[in-house]
Amino acid sequence: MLKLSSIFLETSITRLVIASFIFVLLLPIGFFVYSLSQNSWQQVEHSMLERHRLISTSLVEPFTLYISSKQQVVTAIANEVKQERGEDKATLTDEISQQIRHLSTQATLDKHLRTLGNIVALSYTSGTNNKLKQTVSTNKFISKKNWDLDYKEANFFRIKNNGIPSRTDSLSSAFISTVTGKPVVLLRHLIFNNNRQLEATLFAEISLKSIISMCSKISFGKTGHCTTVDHKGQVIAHPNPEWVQSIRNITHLSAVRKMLSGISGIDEFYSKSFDTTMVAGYSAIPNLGWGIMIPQQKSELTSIFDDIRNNILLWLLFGMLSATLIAWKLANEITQPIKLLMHKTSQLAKFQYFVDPGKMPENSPREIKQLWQEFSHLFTGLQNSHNEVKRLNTSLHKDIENATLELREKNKKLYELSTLDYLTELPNRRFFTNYLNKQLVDSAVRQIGVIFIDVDHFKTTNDTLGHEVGDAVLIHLGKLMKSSIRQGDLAARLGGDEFVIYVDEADDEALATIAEKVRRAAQENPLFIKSQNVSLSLSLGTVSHSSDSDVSAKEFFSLADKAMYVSKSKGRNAITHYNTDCLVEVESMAG
Ligand SMILES: Nc1nc2c(ncn2[C@@H]2O[C@H](COP(=O)(O)OP(=O)(O)OP(=O)(O)O)[C@@H](O)[C@H]2O)c(=O)[nH]1
Repeated sequence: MLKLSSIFLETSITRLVIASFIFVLLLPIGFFVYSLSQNSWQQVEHSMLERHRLISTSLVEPFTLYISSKQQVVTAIANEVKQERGEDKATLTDEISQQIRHLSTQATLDKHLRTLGNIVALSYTSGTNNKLKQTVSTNKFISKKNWDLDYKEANFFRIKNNGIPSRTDSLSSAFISTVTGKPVVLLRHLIFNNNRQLEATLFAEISLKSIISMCSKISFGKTGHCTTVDHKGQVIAHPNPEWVQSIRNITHLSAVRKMLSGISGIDEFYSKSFDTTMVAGYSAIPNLGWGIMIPQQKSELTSIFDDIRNNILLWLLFGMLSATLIAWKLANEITQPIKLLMHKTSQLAKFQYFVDPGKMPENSPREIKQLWQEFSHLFTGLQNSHNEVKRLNTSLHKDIENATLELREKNKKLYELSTLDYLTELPNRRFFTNYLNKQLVDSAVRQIGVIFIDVDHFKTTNDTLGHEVGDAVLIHLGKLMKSSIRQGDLAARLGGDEFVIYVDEADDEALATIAEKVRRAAQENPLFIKSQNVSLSLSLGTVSHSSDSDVSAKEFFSLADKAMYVSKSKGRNAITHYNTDCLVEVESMAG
């Protein structure tokens, strides 16, 4: 049970709904079919047989009436004959009068016979069976043998009226009439004299044609029919004319025996003639000793039940198919929007925020509509959040970009501040030292040089013209230096009034030329400031360096510095070259 429920729960909603539908449908129908198979067959069979019995019962009265009407007729004829003959008073010795009586009786009987359709012969006999006096009959074919067998010896049944046996009337078993050659029963009416002694008997051969006709009207299904038997269990009415004609005795059937005992009911028996089991409803006609049976082949009833059962199974199948179809449709109504939501959710999971939940599916269950609504809100919320995040991201990106730019600018500024001289905007000492060190390493196959420059008597300029003019002089000098050097060379301010120039790819001659160019530029370009010319004079020291000597920037500097001091000591406005080959060789270019 647990396993079953887990299978149900793990399966899809569609299967679950279909299974529920079939389960709900099958349970009551299963019960219905089960109880039908258990009880209904007996009930159906019983009610059907009850119907058979009722049909047989409905024939009891007409049959009884038929015979009682004949009784009345025969009684009336008997009374008429009795009156005509007046035998109480007459003497039988008078032959002529006997002859007259005979003729008169014959005429009366003939007269009545002509008017009575269902009485085929009338016979009158005076005296008792043991002591017959005179016999008159309309039956011209009757022989002594027939008379003895059918009239005298016949097995008579005393007709009853409300259960009380009649004193006068009896009914014989069926036999073949010599008049019609058809089955008849004999109604025997005893005629008593005033002393209540049997005086004569009136016999009437009653045709069974009407009984057969009434019985033949009962026909239903394929095998349902009516059978009527006399008090000896002989067939007097049956759909098979042979049975009637041969007056077949069927007392071997239990139902017939029960009827002859005055019992009515329903029964089942095996019929040799049909070679099948028959079921029958039967009714006794106690007043006549007869029985009416309505039999039918059991297989026919069973087939009715089988038809009902097949119909039920067919409807069950149809119901199951319909239920499956309806359940499938219903399940789709439920699952379709869920599947759609799942699809959209998976799109969301893949960060496809542009997904639109779309229009709510119509005819969906209320809960699904609510779910859809909540999902729509969720979608909208997520989309808004996503848009907000996107907007924030963009603005953050811009902020970061701006901050980075600002930082870069500041870094550049810082770098410049750390590497440039604030006044002349020439590279400062630190930058120049690093640069020179780098060039010294890279100059393995080149000759490079440095020019050390110091302004002459700058203190005096400061002191006499002011610090501001001194600054302007320094700026002016920086510009002159920049314009004097070649591309690839680098001028820098070391601090105070000291400057330096790195000369790339320089032999001693080129170095001297550049140094001279700078010295001359300063000399020939005084600074005009505050309505006066401020003349400039420089002391320079140069040094060159070839690849074979290993020297640091600091040492290289100090050599140029030394050369510059030589220029100072020589009276300033001069250039001194420090030659490594001949240690110190001072040379003044100034004239
Ligand atoms: N205006 C100005 N003066 C500075 C600056 N830095 C240093 N000085 C001054 O520059 C002067 C340098 O003088 P010195 O080089 O020692 O002497 P000098 O007068 O040039 O004499 P000699 O070099 O021997 O020719 C000092 O008086 C410093 O105060 C600066 O940035 N601006």
